[in-house]
Amino acid sequence: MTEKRIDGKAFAARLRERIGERAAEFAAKAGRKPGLAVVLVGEDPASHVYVRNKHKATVEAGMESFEHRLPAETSQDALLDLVEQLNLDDKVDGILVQLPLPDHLDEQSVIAAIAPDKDVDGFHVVNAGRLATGGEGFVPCTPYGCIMLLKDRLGDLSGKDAVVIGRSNIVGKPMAQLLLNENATVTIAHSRTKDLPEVVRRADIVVAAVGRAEMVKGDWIKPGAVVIDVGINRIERGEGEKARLVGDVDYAGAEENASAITPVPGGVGPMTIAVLLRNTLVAAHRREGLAFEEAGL
Ligand SMILES: Nc1nc(=O)c2c([nH]1)NC[C@@H]1CN(c3ccc(C(=O)N[C@@H](CCC(=O)O)C(=O)O)cc3)C=[N+]21
Repeated sequence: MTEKRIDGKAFAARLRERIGERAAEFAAKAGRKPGLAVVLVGEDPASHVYVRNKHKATVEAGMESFEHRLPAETSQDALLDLVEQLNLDDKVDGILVQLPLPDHLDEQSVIAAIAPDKDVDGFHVVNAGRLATGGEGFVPCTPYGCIMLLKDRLGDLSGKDAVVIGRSNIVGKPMAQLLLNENATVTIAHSRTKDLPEVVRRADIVVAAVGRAEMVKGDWIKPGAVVIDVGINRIERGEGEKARLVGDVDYAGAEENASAITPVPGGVGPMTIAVLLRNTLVAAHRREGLAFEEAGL
């Protein structure tokens, strides 16, 4: 029998390896490596950890990583100037501006300044619109990674009852779009949803993306459902001790009922980075006018 625990870390490692092979093929044809630029403003420790992990994964996959670390007091104009410079740089296929930005910066206008064909996060309105209307764009990394894990376990998702808890632009909404594209019957639940436990109990697929530690309880899960936990909540421990990471789902409780469930850490998080590399590879092919073979990735 397959294990209940969905090993996102191992799945992502295999995916990154295949991406690495494709990146080498790209480099042989194009005479350059795919390039990803990551912009980090300020000193948020968690953001620094993510950016370091992204850099390492990018280089390991045979891609060029351009890191731009800017001080917390960077002005809106200076950040927009950097984005424009990256838009014009032919070696840069993908641009990621790490969120959240410091309070004095306007995230929406920074995202709007990224060229849509380099927006490997899939956050630009043009890419959100393409996802909603069926065009060729970039899909946000976390939801796409969740779809890959779901299809790996369930195969065809058509006709499945899916409940997405959370309606953010970066996870909940694109997650719902992707599930709809897979012909699932999709409910988006949120803080105003009436009787959330009852709504979740109907679901064959539960995607939790609310950012509240262990909010989804084990007895909300229908027997046999597949549970995808997008939450990464830091529970601080004592002085000098590392924070503990927990998801939005009570793992121990949910595992009893679920047929499959992602852990935190080691579930969705590593998939996000692997899909970022995938999107960068796609961007590189499109920008060079080379065909990208979807099969096998
Ligand atoms: N423009 C932008 N794009 C993003 O994709 C983006 C962002 N901003 N801001 C922050 C969030 C968060 N995010 C994660 C990526 C990997 C892990 C990951 O690999 N997590 C490990 C644990 C890492 C740890 O120990 O902290 C795991 O879940 O196993 C987590 C979170 C990307 N984000």
